[in-house]
Amino acid sequence: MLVAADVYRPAAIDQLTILGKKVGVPVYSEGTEAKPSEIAKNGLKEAKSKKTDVVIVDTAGRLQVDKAMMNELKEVKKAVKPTEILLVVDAMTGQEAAALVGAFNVEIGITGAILTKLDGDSRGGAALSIKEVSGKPIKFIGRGERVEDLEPFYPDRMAQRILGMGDVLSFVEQAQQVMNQEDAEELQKKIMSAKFNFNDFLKQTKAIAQMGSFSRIIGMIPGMNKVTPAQIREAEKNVKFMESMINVMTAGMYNLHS
Ligand SMILES: Nc1nc2c(ncn2[C@@H]2O[C@H](COP(=O)(O)OP(=O)(O)OP(=O)(O)O)[C@@H](O)[C@H]2O)c(=O)[nH]1
Repeated sequence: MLVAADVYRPAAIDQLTILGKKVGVPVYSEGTEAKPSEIAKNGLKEAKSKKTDVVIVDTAGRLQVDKAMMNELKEVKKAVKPTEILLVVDAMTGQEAAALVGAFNVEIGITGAILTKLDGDSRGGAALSIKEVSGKPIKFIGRGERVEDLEPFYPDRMAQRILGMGDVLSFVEQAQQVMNQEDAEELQKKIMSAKFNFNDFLKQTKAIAQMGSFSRIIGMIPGMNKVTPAQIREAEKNVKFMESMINVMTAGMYNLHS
């Protein structure tokens, strides 16, 4: 169950409700008038009555650390006694992220961090500092806006990324998820015998799109970290254009070569 305890950002509750619907998880909310610690406590009670295993309480985020927020978080912690307290930090803020994790760890006592926006320009050097500053592990990383883009954190893969060596293991794993071995062999045969048509091309681009955003895929390929975000955006636009062109063709047109 998800519990909406961010009462400050007006859209936060709606955002969580939409997310809950999308992933098929109930969302507990009490609007914006109640106290976050009360909402968290009532949410937990509701979850227990429904025999729910996992409860995630979404609390408010701020760019700056302030005393009132820390006190509020302490109250939430006291009210629900969570097994995990995870701080979400944006990798784009660089070393700021590490300082934030340090401050939260001293004040609240977190159990780990979630490092998001690793699909952006940052290589993720903050990952090193987070562990150094707080001694707390990174448990998940975010590589895009979709639910599937939130992944468990693997230190060795992150080290390769920081060194600019890509992340071939994640790349292979994700490619396997969107395409099975038989399809891949079939495709290889078609390419070898020059029978690869627009239909196959479309299938390929759709499979790649399922692996995540272009920037995320490119970031995993060794040596590709020099491609700029502008170049990626341009490539994405071109692929969409090609897809539309193929979609308006008739079957006879794209089968000309097969
Ligand atoms: N590209 C990218 N966008 C992300 C990632 N994680 C979150 N976002 C986007 O960043 C925006 C803010 O994310 P939220 O989940 O609303 O952030 P939040 O931490 O709940 O915000 P507060 O709690 O109000 O601080 C949304 O548009 C997300 O889709 C990520 O890993 N990569």
